[in-house]
Amino acid sequence: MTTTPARYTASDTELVAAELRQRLPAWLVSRRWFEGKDAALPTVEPLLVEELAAGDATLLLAVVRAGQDAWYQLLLGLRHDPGPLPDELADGRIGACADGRELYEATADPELMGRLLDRLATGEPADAGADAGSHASVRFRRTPGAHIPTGLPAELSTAEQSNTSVAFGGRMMLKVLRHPAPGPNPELELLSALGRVGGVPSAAPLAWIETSADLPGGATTLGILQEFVPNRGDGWALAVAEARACIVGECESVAPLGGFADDAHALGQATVRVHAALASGLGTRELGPPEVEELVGVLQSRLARAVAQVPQLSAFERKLGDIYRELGEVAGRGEPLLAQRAHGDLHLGQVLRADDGWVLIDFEGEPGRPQDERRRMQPAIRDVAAMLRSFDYAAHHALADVLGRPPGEQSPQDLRATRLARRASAWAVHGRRAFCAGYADAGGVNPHGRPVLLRAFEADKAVYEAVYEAHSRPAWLPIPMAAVRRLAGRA
Ligand SMILES: Nc1ncnc2c1ncn2[C@@H]1O[C@H](COP(=O)(O)OP(=O)(O)O)[C@@H](O)[C@H]1O
Ligand SMILES: O=P(O)(O)O[C@H]1O[C@H](CO)[C@@H](O[C@H]2O[C@H](CO)[C@@H](O)[C@H](O)[C@H]2O)[C@H](O)[C@H]1O
Repeated sequence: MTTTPARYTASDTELVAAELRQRLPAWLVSRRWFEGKDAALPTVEPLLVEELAAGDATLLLAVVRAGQDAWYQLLLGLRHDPGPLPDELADGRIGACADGRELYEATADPELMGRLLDRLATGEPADAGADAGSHASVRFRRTPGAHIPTGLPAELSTAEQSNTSVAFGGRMMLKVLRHPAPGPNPELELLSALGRVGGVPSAAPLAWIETSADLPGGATTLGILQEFVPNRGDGWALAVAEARACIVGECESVAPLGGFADDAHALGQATVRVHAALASGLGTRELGPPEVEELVGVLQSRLARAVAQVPQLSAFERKLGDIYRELGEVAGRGEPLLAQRAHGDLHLGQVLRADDGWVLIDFEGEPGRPQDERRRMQPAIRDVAAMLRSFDYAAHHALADVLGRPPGEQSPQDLRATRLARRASAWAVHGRRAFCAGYADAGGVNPHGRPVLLRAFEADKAVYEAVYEAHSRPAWLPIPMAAVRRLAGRA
């Protein structure tokens, strides 16, 4: 990323920029969404600071560069009233400014989030053209025809996530993108396309925040307001509970195989509806031999990068390479290989159980990949492979919970653990089959009819997961490593 001179728009913003330079390094590293926790404290350079609303408390938006090339977005509050911050804001406190006012992260401030909602509700319709409205650096855009009620209570989400979300009265959800990247945002692109096609199990995008004035690389999406999907929980929580019941032998249906099979089938159906809508809204392309070769090259280079980060993968590098080469050999035979825009990081945590079925969320793609890579057209079976991996994850997580120890290999001497591990595997196999059956029953290509593709994309996903776990949750690393071993064994 190139360096741009910082630009601020008023005197409060200059004060805040100076405070950010000084105070943000230590504060940033304490945030869940900060990515460089292992390195030394970063230097912080504000790239954009703009006031969005003034009053007793002021709301500002900032984008800062931390270290060499990582960007982070902050919504900031500046309180004029004296005294300590209320409890709910204290966790986001950045510090007292030179003039005594308190500077803090504002996503937990219902009052300021309410004012942000007002700005979203009065944004320019997206079809009014890029230069419509004010010449401020930060622009508010609305999906044409979207109704955005205001005055709803704002509540910071406590979900484990890579961004930060604020719910408004259980009707709308604003995702504040913590790592803004220049260029079209994949989630906004895909949700908008799905909204245009209509009748798809996804949340409609209502409005968004963007900037183009100060950051290199053109328009940059900073936040997305979407419909809130009332739900009974995400697929992960439901699947793990069902897997656990089967492992301990309390399955309501045929133990140890039942539990979640109907849900998995419905999930396959919801997934193919989303794939069909993305194909009709954003097109498909047949991959010719050079593109298939390029795809194999991408898989190989991802593997090489992953091995450099997770040395345990090196023992499987040759076999995994064979799996990718096999994809190159068979991809052109028989049915053509179609590429299209897809979810990109589909897993059980990305689906919500609404009253009328599953709804897919979080279309941003894999957070660990550059944005242009996430926006590529790719075989949709990649999402299927990712979801199949998730059944394996849910089973292993539930097994570890039942055994009361972190996921890992079972000793063959431990007969109880071995028996429970078999049940966990059987549950995962059953769920995976039901998901694929649902996908095929609703008009998708039967994933089991393309085993070589499925294996290659499952292997790629397991390798990605190994890197993700090594960095984020080392105790979970055995889950993807067991999959890598199993898949390599079949090469
Ligand atoms: N449209 C929505 N309606 C209701 N809840 C949602 C919606 N979108 C996200 N959520 C909730 O917020 C959590 C985080 O959202 P997600 O899009 O996965 O964020 P991130 O990209 O930061 O990981 C989800 O796990 C889900 O519980
Ligand atoms: O949800 P995110 O977009 O932040 O995705 C990242 O984190 C996920 C974990 O929260 C990670 O998913 C992996 O763990 C899940 C269980 O926690 C499991 O259901 C998935 O199958 C597994 O890939 C995801 O890979 C990562 O990109």
